[in-house]
Amino acid sequence: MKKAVVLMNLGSPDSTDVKDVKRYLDEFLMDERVIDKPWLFRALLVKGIIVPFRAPKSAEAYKSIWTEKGSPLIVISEQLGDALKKEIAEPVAIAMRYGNPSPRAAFDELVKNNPDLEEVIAVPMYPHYAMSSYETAVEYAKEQHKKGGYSFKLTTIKPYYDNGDYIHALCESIRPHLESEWDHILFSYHGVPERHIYKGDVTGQHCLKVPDCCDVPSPAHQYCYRHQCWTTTKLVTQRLNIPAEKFTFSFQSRLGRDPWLQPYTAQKLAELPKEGVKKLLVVCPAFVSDCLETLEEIAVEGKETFLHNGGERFEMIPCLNVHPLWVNALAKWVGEYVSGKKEMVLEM
Ligand SMILES: C=CC1=C(C)c2cc3[nH]c(cc4nc(cc5[nH]c(cc1n2)c(C)c5CCC(=O)O)C(CCC(=O)O)=C4C)c(C)c3C=C
Ligand SMILES: [Fe+2]
Ligand SMILES: [Fe+2]
Repeated sequence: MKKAVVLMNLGSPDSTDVKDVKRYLDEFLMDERVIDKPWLFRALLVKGIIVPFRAPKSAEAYKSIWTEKGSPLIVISEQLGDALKKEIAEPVAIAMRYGNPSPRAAFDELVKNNPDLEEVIAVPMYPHYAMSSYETAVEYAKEQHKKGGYSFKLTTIKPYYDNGDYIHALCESIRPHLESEWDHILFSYHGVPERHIYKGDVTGQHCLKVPDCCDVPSPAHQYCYRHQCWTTTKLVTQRLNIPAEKFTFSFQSRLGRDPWLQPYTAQKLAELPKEGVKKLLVVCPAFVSDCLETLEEIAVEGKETFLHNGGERFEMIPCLNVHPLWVNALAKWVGEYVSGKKEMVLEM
């Protein structure tokens, strides 16, 4: 049976022109899984306030990280696709939730080159489940698959925040940085509004309600972004023998005034030097590809905050990007599925 792989990432604007950034932010923030407010309220907020005010600033930020080949997130996704093609027999394409290339473009390209295609395995470039990342990417791919009337079946890889191969790749990408001088390591994850965590709690009474909710077993964990981020942090720090007093777990990129998951990264970056942390390592495991949020928000703005508040050394650990162990993990999951193992896939 002929199978293919689509790596699904978030997407970037087509260029750093304000009009392209506006179009991208509009598509992104009008997604009801990102800003989960009634359509009219969302439209007034996004089109009337957020996009006009944010786009010029975002365009400047994108300019500061843009490469000759385009947005780092897209370029790295393409490089990862190319690296994976060398390891597996199945064709590979990339697709973005917002902007280009769209899932339809990826599906059309695969069908054109493989008319006998019977199944596409979608691999979300998100280790953790969140309504605003993993869920929207998967649901959009399903919607586009249905709309396109394709004859192939669509299958999805599950969130892999605790998968041994993913954790191994992440640990080995961090390990060389532990050889430099450091006092503390910050695990900074993209944040989400607390409201999204309550919404995803299938028990209605666990997440952010029970003390130490992320460590207390619950069926809520299947859809709990905080639990999944915390589990990645625990597994990595245990495996790398990093004691509790040497690491911090935090959330970045808050948008708007609603409470988001805490502690906030920016606050921690300002506080840590005052607690005696002078040499800091930072890793962002919610992102598998470097992007605006790692290269600008953390590596530039975050570094400035840390140094301005008394920090002396700030070292950013790159995302997995095209790390050979990450490519191996993806190749292994695809290979296992192709040979009949269903562990890594969601049944749809
Ligand atoms: C890791 C997964 C992500 C989650 C969860 C997520 C939630 C989320 N994001 C916003 C708003 C913005 N995010 C922006 C950029 C951005 N977000 C992610 C990933 C997650 N977002 C990535 C990989 C990127 C970088 C894209 C790139 O091109 O490099 C932006 C745009 C940039 C900016 O203006 O700052 C916005 C806006 C919300 C509101 C949200 C949850 C509700
Ligand atoms: Fe985001
Ligand atoms: Fe939870």
